[in-house]
Amino acid sequence: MKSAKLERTDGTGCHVPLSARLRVLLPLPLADSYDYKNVINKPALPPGSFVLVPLGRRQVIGVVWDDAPDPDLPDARLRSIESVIDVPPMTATLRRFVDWVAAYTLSTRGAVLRMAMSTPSALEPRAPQVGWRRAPHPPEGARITPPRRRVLDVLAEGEGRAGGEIAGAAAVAPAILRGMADAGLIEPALLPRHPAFALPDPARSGPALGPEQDVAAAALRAAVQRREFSTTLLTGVTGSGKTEVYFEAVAACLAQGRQALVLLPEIALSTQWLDRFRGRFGTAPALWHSELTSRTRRETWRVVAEGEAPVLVGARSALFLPYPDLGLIVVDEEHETAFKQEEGVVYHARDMAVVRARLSNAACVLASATPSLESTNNAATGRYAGVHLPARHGGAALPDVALIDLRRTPPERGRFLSPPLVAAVTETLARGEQAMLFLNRRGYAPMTLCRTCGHRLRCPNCTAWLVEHRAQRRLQCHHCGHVEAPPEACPECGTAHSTVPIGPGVERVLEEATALWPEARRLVMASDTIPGPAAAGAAAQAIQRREVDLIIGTQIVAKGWHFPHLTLVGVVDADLGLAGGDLRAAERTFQLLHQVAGRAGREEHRGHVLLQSFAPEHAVMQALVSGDVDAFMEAEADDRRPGHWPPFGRLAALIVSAEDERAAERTARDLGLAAPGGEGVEVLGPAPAPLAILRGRHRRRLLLKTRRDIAVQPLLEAWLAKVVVPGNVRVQVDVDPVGFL
Ligand SMILES: Nc1ncnc2c1ncn2[C@@H]1O[C@H](COP(=O)(O)OP(=O)(O)OP(=O)(O)O)[C@@H](O)[C@H]1O
Ligand SMILES: [Zn+2]
Repeated sequence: MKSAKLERTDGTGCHVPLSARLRVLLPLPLADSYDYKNVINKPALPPGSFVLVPLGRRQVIGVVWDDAPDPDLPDARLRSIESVIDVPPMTATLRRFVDWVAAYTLSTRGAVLRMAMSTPSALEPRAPQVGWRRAPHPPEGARITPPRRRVLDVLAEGEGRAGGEIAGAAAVAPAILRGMADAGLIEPALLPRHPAFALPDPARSGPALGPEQDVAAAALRAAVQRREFSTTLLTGVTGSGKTEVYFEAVAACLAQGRQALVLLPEIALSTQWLDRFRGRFGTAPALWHSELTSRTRRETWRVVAEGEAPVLVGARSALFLPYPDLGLIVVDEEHETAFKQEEGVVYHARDMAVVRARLSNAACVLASATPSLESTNNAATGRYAGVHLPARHGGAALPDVALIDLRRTPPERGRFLSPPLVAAVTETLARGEQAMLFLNRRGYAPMTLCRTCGHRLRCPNCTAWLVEHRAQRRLQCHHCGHVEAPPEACPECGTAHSTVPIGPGVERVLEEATALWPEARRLVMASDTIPGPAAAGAAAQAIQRREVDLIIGTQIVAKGWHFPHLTLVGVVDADLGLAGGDLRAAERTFQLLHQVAGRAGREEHRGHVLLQSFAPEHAVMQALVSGDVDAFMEAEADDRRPGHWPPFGRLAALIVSAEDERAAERTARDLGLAAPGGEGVEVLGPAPAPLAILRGRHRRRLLLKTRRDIAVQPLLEAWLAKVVVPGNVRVQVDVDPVGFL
């Protein structure tokens, strides 16, 4: 900047008029946009245009941003735009969204822009498709053989068609087409690009809604039809038909010609959801998640940008796609922590969905049987509208939930299923119904111990035990992915064959189940056994067709599934989520177990749920038995209100990490010394993170806690500006943290 000013007083001045200068934001971790000279297009390119610009010795695609050009920058420093990319410009709504997310999460705008340009190849020119059509003025006297006749008949419509397609339809060899072109009977034609996604039909009739569903659907439809921003919390007991109800909002949005976005926490496993969508709208929606092939990503991005994806279903990153006119955003299972992105730009997709809806004048619907306390509170205070479905669809009863006190009826030594649970599974299987055993832990055993010296096998890179995966004969760290073979001898004391597994994972429950019910057909559902859509679809089908008797699963079985013949759910360790000091431990445990309980008895037979617990008197266990979501959430609110914990106050975490422990320690201490204070502002820490070492980096945490009426961003900015962070230390900002590891 200084040199720019100097040059100017030297008389170098600005010759490129401001009107020919543009600010371009680049998808790189930079907060600012850069000035470029527009020598290509006059008048000026509109903001949002994608442009190729030089940066150092590279070329980068960026987006013309709305920032004002710098009048003091001398011409000599100004470089020219190389070219303009032929895609629809980024809408003002998406540009404001990028700005907003960056400001809220304290990320650079460039890093957020990168999420909105996550598919660079979508910006490359598409090869045009060429086919054939009838020549408008065929030469007189050209020879028309029978094959040629068939080709001309196929092309009678006048529209061009692809060569392969014509040859197939007319049953001719491709050489015939070339001959006909030489004879002037047909000519090359640019083919219209087929829209990748057919228009779902909003007028197709869905299932007849029950009276309560009808009222709820009418409220959501009206919200969409207003064409203005609103947020509605759609709650309802498990199996009440929330999906069918919000499909009506999707239909209303389609009828308006706007796009609808549905965010699902586990899109790759949501095969049943997709079947229902197809049933309702007659066609599949566009999908967006990390497992798409790069070709599909590229096509989908383009098709969305061109406004030809009427409904998109995706994971959180789908919020950053270039919809021209979004009319509805649904966040299903809004309480799920999977909506929080913890790496890079740290953001909560549920909260940002509300922001994107506001910027788009769109309706936002948050759906859950167990809504987060944040959303519950927003509905209670009138910031969100509330719609509730009180009963299961088709008159199905809610399951009855009972506790098994493990202190009174413990499992046999070395076993994990107590006698009452074993008896209940046996009876269920004898009736020909399906049962599910739920344990939110992958692998065989969460810890391995040496019987001789007491040594426990740890990850070399993390503060974490190694988890045994016996089926694959290996030990694995669930934090960094480190894998090693199970040792023959204890690495500490050298005693051979001395290590023993401690505690159960789903594989160990499977082992026990195999011994107890050898004739039952068993299926394990965990992220490593059900890795993607194909496996999930196959599993769901096998269960629906009653080819499975006993399902053993981790949290992936808790979400959204509808298994008509499942009548018993047994929770192997209901206390699992309550350990640790997370402020939301009770809320999360309640949500997860209520959801998994809700898989039982969704059709004609009543469902039963048994929870094995060492603390049956705990408020969470009692709430699960009573099934009273509202009372539980009120008690949670009463716990958090006095201390100004979220949602009655604000939190932001700083996570300091470095390979060198002393460097992390020093920066954490400096941050602690520079911590903001004053009325309604408090800083906790620095303290070693519970995951004190992760991927070889030492970690310290600080937590800023403020009253709700105090914004954390200005405090964080001023705070971070006071501390010099060395290059080998990283400070990650997490506004509204949901994890505290
Ligand atoms: N009006 C209706 N007509 C026919 N079937 C319906 C109707 N409403 C819901 N269903 C069916 O009832 C089952 C439960 O509905 P849905 O999965 O939408 O409930 P949900 O409230 O989302 O449940 P959960 O919160 O447990 O996931 C589904 O199989 C759905 O197709
Ligand atoms: Zn590790």
